[in-house]
Amino acid sequence: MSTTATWLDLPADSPYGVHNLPYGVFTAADRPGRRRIGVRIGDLVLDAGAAARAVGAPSALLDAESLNPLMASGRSTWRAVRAALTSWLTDEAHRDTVGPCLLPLADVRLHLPFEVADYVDFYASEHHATNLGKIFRPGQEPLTPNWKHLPIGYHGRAGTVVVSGTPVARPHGQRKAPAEAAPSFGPSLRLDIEAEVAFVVGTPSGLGHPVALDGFAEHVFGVCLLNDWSARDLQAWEYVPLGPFLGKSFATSVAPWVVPLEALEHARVEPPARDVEPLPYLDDRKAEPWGLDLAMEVSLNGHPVSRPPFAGMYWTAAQQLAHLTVNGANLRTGDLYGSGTVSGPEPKQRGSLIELSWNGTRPLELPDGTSRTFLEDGDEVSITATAPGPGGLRVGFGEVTGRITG
Ligand SMILES: O=C(O)/C=C/C(=O)CC(=O)CC(=O)O
Ligand SMILES: [Ca+2]
Ligand SMILES: [Mg+2]
Repeated sequence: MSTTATWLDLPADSPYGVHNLPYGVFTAADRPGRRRIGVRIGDLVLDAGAAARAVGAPSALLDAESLNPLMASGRSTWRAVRAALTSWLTDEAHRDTVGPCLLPLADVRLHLPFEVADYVDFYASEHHATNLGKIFRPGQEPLTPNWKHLPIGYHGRAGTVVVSGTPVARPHGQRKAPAEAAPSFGPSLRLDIEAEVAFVVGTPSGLGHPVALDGFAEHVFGVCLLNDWSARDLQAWEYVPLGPFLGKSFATSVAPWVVPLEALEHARVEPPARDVEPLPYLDDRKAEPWGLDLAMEVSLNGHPVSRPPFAGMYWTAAQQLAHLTVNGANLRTGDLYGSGTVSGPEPKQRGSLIELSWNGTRPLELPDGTSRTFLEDGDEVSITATAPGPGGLRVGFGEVTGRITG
């Protein structure tokens, strides 16, 4: 089967062709109270449950109000459902039955596509970790001694994960600059972003049963973009010794589209060379490579400010999952884990404003004549990405946006 042939009138180079088929959840005016599973194709959304019923296929997993039942169904079902969707959108015989199940993307409202179980955030870019080490811990070795031995992470707040487009209220909290005698309370004055890629767990695992490196594709359903909003002034005062807490837990935004892992076969690359030999449970030198070549772009008020390259991340998502479960912690459907801020080696590849403005000392000049160190009320941040697909096509990830309200 050709990877591009569809009876739909799509641009040949669409990043949302049948090679992608990301999943989301939407409502539309005809049934505003009913959330439905949607599959993006070009600038249309396929009402997947309606399409299944129209062709007489089993529809229970696609008729749900979130992706969780489909995500829980396991890899062989994910493959079968994806194959069915592909045939509905490519086989001319389905045009008349499936065609009426397509809605313009502009006419639907997109929602958080799955119920988030646990949320974990890692710290896997060596460039980001080195930059933050220099900024937060001047005079010390930027990378902590454990950094190249284990993927560092922290447990975040699942209940404040919101879908793209949700306004982000500036958090209030305690902050104390080193030169100040006592903490003060008020709105964060150093509100920041973190451009990340996130992994969505489908298949659960049992308590006491670690998931090895080669279990990654059995358990991870798909990938979405994530912005880990961060209040740097709250964070700097609170984080010793237990790590990020209120400085990051007020909101984490995710894109409305979950790209199936199966759509990313052409994006897989060898991870960068590691200079420290990992312990066996993290040693992926003989395993299937799970580096992913996503090209990300961060825009502030419509102006591109950074292009972080995901392929250079030191720790892969497979290593992160192995580490997350090596102590026997089980996985639940809907577990979400962020890669950590994606920063490349070049200044214009940094995934946070604290790096781009070097802790506020070098303001970014925007083409609209304004400049920024950290976010101002009314600012809108958007993160997009594409990855290599089959036949020179790109796989699109949609976007994760958010506007700061005071
Ligand atoms: O180095 C620190 O103390 C803090 C680092 C971060 O804030 C980054 C974080 O949340 C993990 C990441 O996104 O890479
Ligand atoms: Ca983060
Ligand atoms: Mg966050």
